[in-house]
Amino acid sequence: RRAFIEVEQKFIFGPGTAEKLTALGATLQSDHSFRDQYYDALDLRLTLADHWLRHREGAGWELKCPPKPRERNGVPDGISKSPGGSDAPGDNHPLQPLESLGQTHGAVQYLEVTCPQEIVARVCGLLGIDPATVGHENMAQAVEDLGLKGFASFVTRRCQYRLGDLNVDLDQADFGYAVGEVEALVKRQEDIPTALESIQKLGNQLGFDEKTRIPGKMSAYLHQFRPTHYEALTRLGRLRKMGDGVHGQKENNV
Ligand SMILES: Cc1ncc(C[n+]2csc(CCOP(=O)(O)OP(=O)(O)OP(=O)(O)O)c2C)c(N)n1
Ligand SMILES: [Mg+2]
Repeated sequence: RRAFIEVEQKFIFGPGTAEKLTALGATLQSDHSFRDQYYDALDLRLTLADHWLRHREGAGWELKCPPKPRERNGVPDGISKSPGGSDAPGDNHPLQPLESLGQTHGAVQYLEVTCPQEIVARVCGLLGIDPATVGHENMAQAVEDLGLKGFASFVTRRCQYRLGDLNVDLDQADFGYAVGEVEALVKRQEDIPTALESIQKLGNQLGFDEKTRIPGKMSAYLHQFRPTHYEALTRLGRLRKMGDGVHGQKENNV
């Protein structure tokens, strides 16, 4: 299937969230648990480039990529430096880097790629490897051939609700972190503003505002089990920091 753009906003949920959702007309789609395993090179090249390669029990392989080119040594891609090293005003084509969207919204966007050939091609691009030299029929084999190692593995119990075009996931991770997310999957960039609007509207109805910036499970997991990896990613802004004024909640009844 073609890559989707996932637009999502995370939030803290509590005992009343499920009732609020049902009262708004949301329907419970599923209540099940699954294990996610995430992979990276030993030098963390994928996650440092904000690319997240995952195998999900019951769903298979997926690569989450930033939909816009990321900055390279502090200069957003597409902005060429004049020979003098300073940016000549004429050749600036300012891109809308993802982060500036993050300033007005707590929502983030990622490209979700599930086609094995495209996953291998993108990962090889980051590793400087010719994709033609790597098979993609068997992703587990390709991951091994590329020298990628698992760096995170955890089980999520997810209650998934559907409300119009939005999914609402209420997640409880097996390492004691709970986080909700309102998510829209869109095919085209031009559908993003509408998705953001409906996420913001539902957020207000659920009692959080669009500037809410809650860390995801991965932030909590790495903070707890992989502090060096966590430090490297938060320093680059690839992951939200734990503990800057957010909850340290332990359990949530959904
Ligand atoms: C708010 C925020 N979240 C994640 C990241 C980095 N990141 C991007 S993808 C990614 C991998 C995990 O994505 P996430 O949506 O947190 O997990 P999950 O909800 O289980 O996946 P889903 O079921 O939605 O497919 C990360 C850490 C970030 N920079 N900012
Ligand atoms: Mg998510």
